[in-house]
Amino acid sequence: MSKLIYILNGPNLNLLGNRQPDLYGHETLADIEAQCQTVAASAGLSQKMLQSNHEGQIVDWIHEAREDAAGIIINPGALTHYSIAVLDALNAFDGPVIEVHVSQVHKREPFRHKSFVSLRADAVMAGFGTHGYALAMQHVAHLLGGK
Ligand SMILES: O=C1C[C@@](O)(C(=O)O)C[C@@H](O)[C@@H]1O
Repeated sequence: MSKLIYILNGPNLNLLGNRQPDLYGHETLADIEAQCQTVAASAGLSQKMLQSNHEGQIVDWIHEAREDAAGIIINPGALTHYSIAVLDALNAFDGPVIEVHVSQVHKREPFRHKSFVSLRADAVMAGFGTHGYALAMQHVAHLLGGK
């Protein structure tokens, strides 16, 4: 059976494609899911794309990932900058974790420069636009020793 990768998205990322397109572009989560699917399939991986506006739901999905996922790609949205609960959940997950931000957070407000999730992430993508997710999938495949 192919290894499963969770692609988790936090608050407001359901609005990708409509929300502040100057910062976040015009592509939707469905577009991103399709791009990641192409990369995952060519690496022999499968994926599960999820989005929630609720911190507890993200924590629950990370717990689920402990049971059935080999890796996690996560854009925690604003939770990045304050959620110790998300960090703690990721610390309880054993596989590779890649943190993704569509925008270049380090060029933005100072409160976006701090990431709790980065304390756990094996790699961080920021400023690659929505393409960052597919690049993250490529890197997960590499870390898992795929094609
Ligand atoms: O919601 C988001 C999106 C974001 O994670 C990004 O993808 O660039 C950056 C965060 O600071 C912000 O709160």
